[in-house]
Amino acid sequence: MLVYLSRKESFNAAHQLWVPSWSDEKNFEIFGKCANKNFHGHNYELWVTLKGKPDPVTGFLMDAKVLAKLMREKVTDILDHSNMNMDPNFLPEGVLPTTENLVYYIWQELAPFLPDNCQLHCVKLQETPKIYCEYFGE
Ligand SMILES: Nc1nc2c(c(=O)[nH]1)N=C([C@H](O)[C@H](O)COP(=O)(O)OP(=O)(O)OP(=O)(O)O)CN2
Repeated sequence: MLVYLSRKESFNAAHQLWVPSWSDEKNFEIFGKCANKNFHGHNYELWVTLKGKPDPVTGFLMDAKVLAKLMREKVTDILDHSNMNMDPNFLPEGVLPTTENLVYYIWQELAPFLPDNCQLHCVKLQETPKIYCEYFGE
């Protein structure tokens, strides 16, 4: 029996989408108001979905409270109330804090710490009520 377990955590953070080697004009042309030099913030919702076989005794794929603790320790406690361009986090130097880049690097943070009976299926990050990105590990 293969099941999918999802858990949501939240954080809010500031960022700016800006390529330093481009002119101001090009940055504003490509990123619009997301290039605002004084940054801007979002209330992010992070969904993590695991796939696997539940333990026959507990019926758990993974204790959802343990998954929440992992998501907080590895991701949301680090990003919450931060400036994702300037504060230390798991994004490599020079990688812009777009929704696409965040889901990829959040996956890298979580994957090594999951129990043997399950694997990461999807990391989904909702940036605004209208924008979300999903990563399935490919
Ligand atoms: N492919 C991506 N496109 C955009 C991203 C992203 O991460 N990946 N991010 C942004 C900005 O962060 C921007 O701040 C998004 O907010 P907003 O402009 O409010 O966008 P919405 O579409 O949700 O709202 P509208 O008011 O309808 O524009 C932009 N693009």
